[in-house]
Formats: sequence, structure tokens, C-alpha cells
Amino acid sequence: MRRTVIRRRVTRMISAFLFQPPLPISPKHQYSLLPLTTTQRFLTASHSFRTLSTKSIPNMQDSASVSYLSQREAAEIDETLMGPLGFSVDQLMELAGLSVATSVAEVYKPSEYSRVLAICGPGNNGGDGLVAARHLHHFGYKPSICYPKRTSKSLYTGLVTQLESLSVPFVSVEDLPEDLSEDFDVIIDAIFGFSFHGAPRPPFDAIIRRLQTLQKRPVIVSVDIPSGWHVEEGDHEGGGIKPDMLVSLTAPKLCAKSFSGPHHFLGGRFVPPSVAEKYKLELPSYPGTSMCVRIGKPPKVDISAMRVNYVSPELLEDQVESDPVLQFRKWFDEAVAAGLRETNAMALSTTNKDRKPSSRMVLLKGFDENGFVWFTNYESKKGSDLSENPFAALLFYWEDMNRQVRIEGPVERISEEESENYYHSRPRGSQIGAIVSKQSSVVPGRHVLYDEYEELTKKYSDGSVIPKPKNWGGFRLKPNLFEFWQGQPSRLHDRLQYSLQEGNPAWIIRRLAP
Ligand SMILES: NC(=O)C1=CN([C@@H]2O[C@H](COP(=O)(O)OP(=O)(O)OC[C@H]3O[C@@H](n4cnc5c(N)ncnc54)[C@H](OP(=O)(O)O)[C@@H]3O)[C@@H](O)[C@H]2O)[C@@H](O)CC1
Ligand SMILES: Cc1cc2nc3c(=O)[nH]c(=O)nc-3n(C[C@H](O)[C@H](O)[C@H](O)COP(=O)(O)O)c2cc1C
Ligand SMILES: Cc1ncc(COP(=O)(O)O)c(C=O)c1O
Ligand SMILES: [K+]
Repeated sequence: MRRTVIRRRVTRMISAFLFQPPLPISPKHQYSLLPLTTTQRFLTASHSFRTLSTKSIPNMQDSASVSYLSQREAAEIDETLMGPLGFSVDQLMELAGLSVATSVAEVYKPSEYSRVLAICGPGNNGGDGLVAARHLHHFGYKPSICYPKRTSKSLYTGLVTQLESLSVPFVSVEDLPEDLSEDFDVIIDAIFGFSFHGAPRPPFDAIIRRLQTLQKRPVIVSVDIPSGWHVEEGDHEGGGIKPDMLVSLTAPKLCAKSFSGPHHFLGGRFVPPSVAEKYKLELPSYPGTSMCVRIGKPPKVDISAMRVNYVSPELLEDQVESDPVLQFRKWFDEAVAAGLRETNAMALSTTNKDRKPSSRMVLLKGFDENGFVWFTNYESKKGSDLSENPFAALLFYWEDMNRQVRIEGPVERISEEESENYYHSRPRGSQIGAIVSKQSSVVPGRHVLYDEYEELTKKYSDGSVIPKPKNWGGFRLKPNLFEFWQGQPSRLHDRLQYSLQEGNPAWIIRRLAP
């Protein structure tokens, strides 16, 4: 009985919130937003063995636009989340701080940027900084905290205790080193958030002045608002801090429009659709299980300076299998166990009769001592290359494991029966796709494929057998050469090559110079 009354009251509160007119957000507050680029994925690559990153590339729909909030809207959303929508401040702060920590980890790897100073202000922005520091500690960074104006609320004393229990040092303003660049790689600016107003008061005024003079290092990561900036007008007087990274929470505030640093991220993956609808919020979708998403323009990168230093266990002659197929099995299984996506994706290189090479990705569908099998259209470019020159090279790159495998050898078609069996094991849509696609031929437009696909889908909607096109089937490459490559520091990689000599079934293992 009581529960029904409460439920009714909550329902009323939520609908009151939903039907209240939203504050207008003008179209000029919509800015463009780009999906995660290959470059960013490259930059986020770590330096040793990793397990699967759950990140995926956001689709193009995400790149429409992003809305900006006024100070009033930000405060109103905050109240709504913690009122009718049932969140507690602790929860939001935890998620906000985690978003900040994951954004930092996306761009600044602990191997290069381990020494973090979180400067925390008196409000919730400061609380976000304390939470972020705790997560960064667990991510492998070495955070220190400067928290000059503490509050006695249990949420904050709890956050301080948690950090102290991790032996995270607290530094007073007076004890901060003269030259911040000597002791720190990253500064988390968690001084003021969206409730900042007026001019900064001591001791934060002096701290902000010090941040204004920083050059390249340490980098500044501002939480929600670059401290000292006007929440809506930004750095309106000029000369404010120039953060390298801004992590906007919930949605960017108007000041973020004048942020010109290289890394703008959005965090706070907790906005329910009702809030987004009411405030007409255009927000990007968060990729996979990520707590943050890059917004704004992609960073300018110096391509010539892009490199990853591989660190891996050594690959030694006496540790590998004498049979390369077994060695491949071992690495393949390890890549699968590490959760890599499409472990069976491989580059297939062929040449035509004029010795012109061409490469494309295909999926490995089976391998054993008889060879490595993939499926395709026999009348495709690769199919015609292989009929002109029945030799090919396969290449696997398991990036997260710093491993590459090369396989070369003659190629032949598999039996019709094998191809039939495999074809009918595929999803029916892909079977129809194979009929529709005269692979590698010119198509006047997507609609041509789609129309035929629709037609055939109808035709086979009764569940009857979809006949395999004659020109679709498998190839098998019988290896006569393997190379197992393991990335190592200073480009001194391990390369173990397996080759066969005429008339001798035993594989010869040789180390090649990297
Ligand atoms: N969904 C959300 O919205 C979420 C919001 N979250 C976070 O909360 C932040 C907003 O927090 P907040 O409201 O506590 O305000 P914030 O700006 O941290 O500090 C206010 C303090 O600063 C002080 N102060 C103000 N001006 C000053 C000055 N000139 N010089 C000196 N002091 C000044 C002010 O004192 P007062 O002036 O009131 O005496 C008060 O003590 C938001 O930006 C985001 O980071 C996330 O945690 C979760 C999700
Ligand atoms: C990861 C990945 C896997 C692919 N797997 C296959 C495959 O197994 N068979 C296939 O015919 N095409 C596959 N494709 C498409 C090919 O890369 C290629 O576009 C197509 O086969 C036409 O190549 P061609 O014109 O050189 O013959 C795959 C593409 C990618 C990116
Ligand atoms: C054109 C084409 N054919 C075949 C395949 C292999 O698909 P399946 O795994 O269904 O055999 C792919 C995979 O990407 C493909 O793109
Ligand atoms: K801040």
C-alpha cells in the first residue's frame, strides 16, 4: 500500500520534470563531433601485452553535433538527476571521476605520464578530482593531491580516507614544488566546476596563476570547466589557463566552445533519455563499454613521430614448436584467449600474370597440416589472380600481442563438397549476399545489390535451401614458409622463419635479423 503511494509520487515527480518546458538551447550551441580516428586508436596503443580494448569506432551517426549547456541548465540537470531521477551525489561523482581517469588514460599513458597532481577545489568538481586520482592510482599512475579547502561532509572525508589508505600523498599549497614540471607530468585541474562565479579567491587564485605559466609539461587536464574561466563565456579576459585536455561532464558547458586544446572528451555516462530529450541534448554514443568519448576535432598529429615501442616476452628457438602449424595453433589460441577481435582476419596477397601484386583481408576458416582455408568468389580479382598465379601470401597481425605471422605457399581450390558444406553453414543473409555479389565487378549503385537481395530474401523466405553459386568456394594454401614475429624494444624484434628444403619434410628454423 505504502509502496504504491511512493511509486505514484515518484511517477508524478518524473512526469512533472518531463513536462516542464526546457530552457532553450540555440542551434549555435551545436558543435561538430568526430568519431574516434585510427590515429587516436594508434595513440592509445599501449606498450606491452594488452587484453582486448572494448572500444569500437563510433559510427558516423555519432558525428552529427553536440549541444552545450548554460550554467543554469547544468545546475538544473544536476538537481534533476539527484532529485526525481534517483541518483545520489556519490554515484554521479564516482562515474564522473572514473570518466576523467579513463579519458586521461586514453591519451596519457602511465609509462610516460605517471606523475599526476590532482588539484581539488572545495565543491563537487574537487570531489571528481579525488575520485579520478583514486582510479588513476589503480590504473598504474602515481597521483598526489593538493586539496587546500576541505569540506567536512562524509562523502569528502571518505574520499580522502580512501586515498590515504592507498598511500596517495597529500601536498599543501606551500609544499608544492617551485617548478611543477620537475615533479609532475599531468595536472588534474579539479578546482572549479560549473558553480564557479566571480574571480578566483585565495588560495586558488595563486594556484591558477601558476597553471597559466606552464609550458608543455606538465599537461593540464581540466575537469568540466577550465578553472578560472567563465562558465559560459570561457576565457573571456584572455590569459586564463590553457588546458591540453578538457573532460566535459554530462554535456559540455558553453565555455567549452572556446577550448582549443587537442583533447576534448565527454564523460558522465549516466544521462537518461528523458533528460537528453528534455534539454534536446545531442550527445555522442559512448563506444563499447567506455566511460568516455572523444568530441571535437581530432588531435593534430605528427605522423612521423607516431610509434609504439613493443615490449614482449622473448621468442626463442628452443621454446617454439618444431612444427609451424602447431606453433601457429599456439599463437592463434593465445590471441583468441586474449579476446582479440577477428583473430582469423588475414591479409591475402596475390599476383596476376603480369606479376602485379594485390592485397585484401579475408577470413581464415580452418587450418591443419593440409593447409589454410578461406572462402571467396572464384571470379573475383583474387580468384582471377590465383588462377593466373596459384601462389599467395597470408599475413596475420595481432596488434595487442605485438605479433605478426607470415605464411606463403601454393594455393588450390578445395573440393566442391567442402565448399557446399561451408556455404550452407553460413547465415542465410550471407548466402544470399554471395549470390548477389558479382565480386570485384562494377556496380552502378548500392540499390542494385539491395534490390536483388530483397528479391532473393523473399524468394527463400520459406526456408528452402539457398543454392551455392558455382563460382563461390574455398581456397587452400599449402605453406612452404612461415615466419613468427614478436615485437621487441628498439626494433630488435624476434623473427623465426620456418622453411622447407626440396625433398625434406622437416622444417628448418632460422632467426632473421629484424
Ligand atoms: N550531473 C552533474 O552535473 C555532475 C556534476 N559533477 C561535478 O560537479 C561540479 C559542480 O559542482 P558544484 O556545484 O559543487 O560546484 P564547483 O564549481 O565544483 O564548486 C563550487 C565551490 O567553489 C566555490 N567557488 C565558487 N566561485 C569561487 C571563486 N570565485 N573563488 C573561490 N571559490 C569559489 C564555491 O563556494 P561559494 O562561492 O559558493 O562560497 C563552492 O565551494 C561540476 O562542474 C562537475 O565537475 C559531477 O561530480 C557529477 C555529475
Ligand atoms: C576483416 C575482413 C574480412 C574479409 N573476409 C573476406 C572473406 O573471407 N572472403 C571474401 O571474399 N572477402 C572478404 N573480405 C572482403 C575482401 O577484403 C575484399 O574486399 C573482397 O574479397 C574483394 O577482393 P578482390 O576484389 O581483391 O577479390 C573481408 C574484408 C575484411 C575487412
Ligand atoms: C565479401 C565477403 N565474403 C565472405 C566473407 C566471409 O564471411 P563468412 O564468415 O560468413 O564466411 C566476408 C567477411 O567479411 C566478406 O566480406
Ligand atoms: K575544473
